[in-house]
Order: sequence, then structure tokens, then C-alpha cells
Amino acid sequence: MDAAGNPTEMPTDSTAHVLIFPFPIQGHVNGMLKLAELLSKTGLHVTFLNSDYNHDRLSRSSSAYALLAQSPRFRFDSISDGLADENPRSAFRLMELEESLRTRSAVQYRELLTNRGRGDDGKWPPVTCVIADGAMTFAVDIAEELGIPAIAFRTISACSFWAYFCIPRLLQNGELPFPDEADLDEPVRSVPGMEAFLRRRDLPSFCRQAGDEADQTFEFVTTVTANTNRARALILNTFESLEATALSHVRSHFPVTYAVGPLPALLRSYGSHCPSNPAVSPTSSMPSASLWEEDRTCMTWLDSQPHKSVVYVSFGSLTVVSQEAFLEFWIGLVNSGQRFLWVVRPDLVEEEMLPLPEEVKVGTKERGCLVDWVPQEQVLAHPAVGCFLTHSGWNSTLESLVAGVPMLCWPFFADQQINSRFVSEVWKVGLDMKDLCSRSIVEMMVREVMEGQRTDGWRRSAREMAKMAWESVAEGGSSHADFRRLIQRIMSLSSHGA
Ligand SMILES: O=c1ccn([C@@H]2O[C@H](COP(=O)(O)OP(=O)(O)O[C@H]3O[C@H](CO)[C@@H](O)[C@H](O)[C@H]3O)[C@@H](O)[C@H]2O)c(=O)[nH]1
Ligand SMILES: C[C@H]1CC[C@@H]2C(C(=O)O)=CO[C@@H](O)[C@@H]21
Repeated sequence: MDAAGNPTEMPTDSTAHVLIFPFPIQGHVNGMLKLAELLSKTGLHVTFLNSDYNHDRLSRSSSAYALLAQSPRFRFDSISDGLADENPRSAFRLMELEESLRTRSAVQYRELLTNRGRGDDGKWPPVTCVIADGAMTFAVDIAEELGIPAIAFRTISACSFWAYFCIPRLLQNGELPFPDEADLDEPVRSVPGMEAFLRRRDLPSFCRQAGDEADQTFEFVTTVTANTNRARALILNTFESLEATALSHVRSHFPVTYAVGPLPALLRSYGSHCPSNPAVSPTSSMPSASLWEEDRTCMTWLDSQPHKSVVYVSFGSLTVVSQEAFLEFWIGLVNSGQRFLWVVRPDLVEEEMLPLPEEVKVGTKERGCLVDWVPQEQVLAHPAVGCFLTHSGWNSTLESLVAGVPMLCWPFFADQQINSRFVSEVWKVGLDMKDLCSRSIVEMMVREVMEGQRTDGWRRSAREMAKMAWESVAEGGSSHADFRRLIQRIMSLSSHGA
């Protein structure tokens, strides 16, 4: 590595130009922006293609975004997602966004690639390779039609990807759809490698939900996962020692799969100030790509809390909860007696709040801190944080593993159900509170993770998992090696598209 932390084994001034195109929602942008930054550090030219809607928000709220825009081989471009600005981009409207991208944004995307992404000044080399979100098959298809090789990046875990891939097998074997009044604790046998612990309730949420949105998402996810083979290769933000079994099954169908995660850790190890032990690199070196303004007062609040005394609570960027569920969580957290830092996004609760009982107000004043949005990686790295009450989105799960923080999981939808089952039953770094959220359950499980008989075991496992994650991204680690192979593949595709 040179003094700036760039890998010396790679070309530092390549004319290869990669265009990176995420499904334009926070959880997909985060991982793909980290990959984009890493690729530009190795000398490749990188264009990050966002939606106009997100580009405007990120330009206003993200420090990383502004910094990256100054890098000589990195640039942002954006196209319309086809929806009016006031149109919600929420969990229950994702298929509307998906259809708009596939039917409207695709036109601008095709025009941009037809011009090889040269833009107005013509000073940049033409786009020679596309890395498209695996949830947007159209982006792979259009690039390939125009003679530009395309690689798919799926931003979910390998275990979730593999479960999605097995949905046709579940249908064929009669394990889907569930019968009426199904016992959700019944085991599922048609996902190889998960027979010993997977239940009906652990399958992606749209396998058990009724209604148009769930049916459309079920169809959509099954189709795009099967279509991954239209891309030259697959990138996953995970690491070998975490998901060896799932990766082995995935690679039996998609042999060219690069496991380059955890990307936040790989990025820090490339650019960290302490290459020998990036885990201790300053948390300030973790710029974020948040669509919301980060409230950093929470870091000052954390500084005044005892070691491992705080429950950090966040349900990601899409989760929406009813006012009843929100109140159950709030009362359960207060009754647990623990300190808590809670991310309450402005759009988290679907209706107006119910009146708050006086004792909840008092308890929150004494032990709680509620904020709109935080620098999550820095919060998880803070010594005052003792556990993470999470919705099990894949970025949050990885970030908690990298920080060595045990989890209490309350999955909301999609891949989160699978992830939470792996946290509790396979990786054994926490508890799965799936499908429960009464105040008594929340109180009991928060106490269990923070001060129960298994707390030390979970913390030990979490520290071990963090060590494995950092070993994976270090020189000689599996993710570091896969990242180098990915760069070589991009260079090869860029020179002769093979
Ligand atoms: O206050 C906060 C809260 C979250 N985050 C960040 O926001 C991201 C959230 O991503 P994730 O945990 O993956 O959750 P979602 O936003 O829900 O992500 C969507 O995309 C993911 C990747 O495909 C899926 O795993 C999820 O199920 C899907 O909901 C993470 O990087 C967090 O660090 C912050 O920076 N500040
Ligand atoms: C469009 C949402 C449903 C599926 C997408 C996804 C994926 O499988 O890539 C994960 O969760 C959501 O972010 C996406």
C-alpha cells in the first residue's frame, strides 16, 4: 500500500471507467457507494449514478458525498427515478418505484450509456463496465445490449440471496404458499443448508403476506434473483468465514461471485490510518452517505454514559411501525431500566402519536436519547453501546458484526427475516424477537441481551466475529483477495469485454 492507503498492486491511472447504479434507496446506496469509493482508490474511473431525488438529498446532508465529488477519478451523475418529489419512496411503495425505474428511468439510462457516459465535457474515458444493482435486471440488460459488460451487485446477505433463489423449489415442493392458518413454526426443508433451523416464519415476509404489494414483491424478487445469471458476475457484501455454506450454494449456480464485505471495513482497511489494525482507526474516518441530516449530539450523550450501558435502537431507512407498536417498544425500553439511544426517523410511525404515559416521559428523560438520524457506524463503534435493537437490514447487521456489538432483532420485511434467524441460531450473536413486540417481551429481551446469563457469551461471540470480519478485509484475507480479483475482472472486461 502506498502512503495514502491505496493498494500498490493495482494500476493507479487506469482508463477503465466503471458506472455504478444502485436501486435508489438508502440501504442499497450505502453499500454500493462504498464499493465505488474503493474502486476509485485503486485507480479506476468511477461514475456513481444516483436518482435526482437522492442526489439532491445526499448533496445536502452527506459529508462523504461532498468529499467524494472532489476526487479526481470519481464523479456523480443522476437521472430521474420517474416519480414526483412528493411521491413517497417507502417500504409499502417500493414496487411503484421499481416499475418507474424500469419503465421511465431506463430511457435516460440507455441514453447515458449510448453516449458511453462521456457527459458534456468529453474529458472522461468512455464507460467500459457497469456494476448494476442486482434488483435492477433492466440495468444489466441495457448495458449488455449496448456492448458494455455488466456485473450485478446484490446488497443483501448470501443466505437471503440463496433463500430467494430457492423460492421456485419451495413452490415446486408445496412448501409455498402456506396453507391457511399455517403454523409458522413448522420447519422448511427446501433451502439446502438451512434445513436444521429454518422455519416458515423465517422466510422473507412476502412469503406469508397477502395483498398486491407483497405479491408483486414476491414475484419481483424471485425473478430478479433468477436473472442474476444475465450478468457477467455477482458481487455480495459479505465474507467467507461468515457465510461459507450459503456462498458455496450460491457459487454452484453463479460461479463468478465476489464476496468483498464487510465493505465499511474493507474501505477503512484501504484508507485507514492504522493499517495494522484498522479496527482502531478513528471513527471520524467513517464518512456516511445519509439521506437524512445526522444529529451528532448523540455522540456527546454517549460520551457521558457508562461502558456498554446503552441499547442502540434503529429500524433502518424503510421500516414503518404502527403507533401501538411504537408505544410498546417505548414502554418496554423504559421498563427495562436500561439507557437507550433511539433513531426515530420522521416517517417511522405511520400515524399521529398516542399520548405518552407520564412515567414513560420521566423514564425517557432519565435514561433515553431520541434523535432523527445518527452516524450509525460511529455509534456502534462507541464503547458505551452494549447492544443493537435492529430490524436486521443487511448493512446494519454487518455494521454491528464489524463493531462487535450483540443484536436483538425485530425484522420488518424482505431479507430481514432470514438475517435475524442467522444472528440468533447460526452466528449466535444475539436474540431474534421476530413477530413479537409487546412491552413485556421488549423489556424481558432487552434485559436478557444487556444483563442476562448469556450476555457475556454473546459479547464474546460478537468480538470473535468482528475479528473474523477484520481478518477478511486485511491483506491476505478472503474479501481482500476477492476484491483484487474483482478489479482484475473489471480491467479484463474493460480492455476486451470478455
Ligand atoms: O440513524 C441511522 C440509521 C441507519 N443508518 C444507516 O442506514 C443504513 C440502513 O441500511 P440497512 O440496515 O441495510 O436497512 P434498510 O435501510 O432497511 O435497507 C434496505 O436495503 C438493505 C440492503 O439491501 C436490506 O437488507 C434491507 O432489508 C432493506 O430494507 C445502514 O448503513 C446504517 O448505517 C444511519 O446512517 N443512521
Ligand atoms: C425492492 C426491495 C425488495 C427487494 C429489495 C431487496 C433485494 O432483495 O435486493 C432487499 O430489500 C429491499 O431493499 C428491496
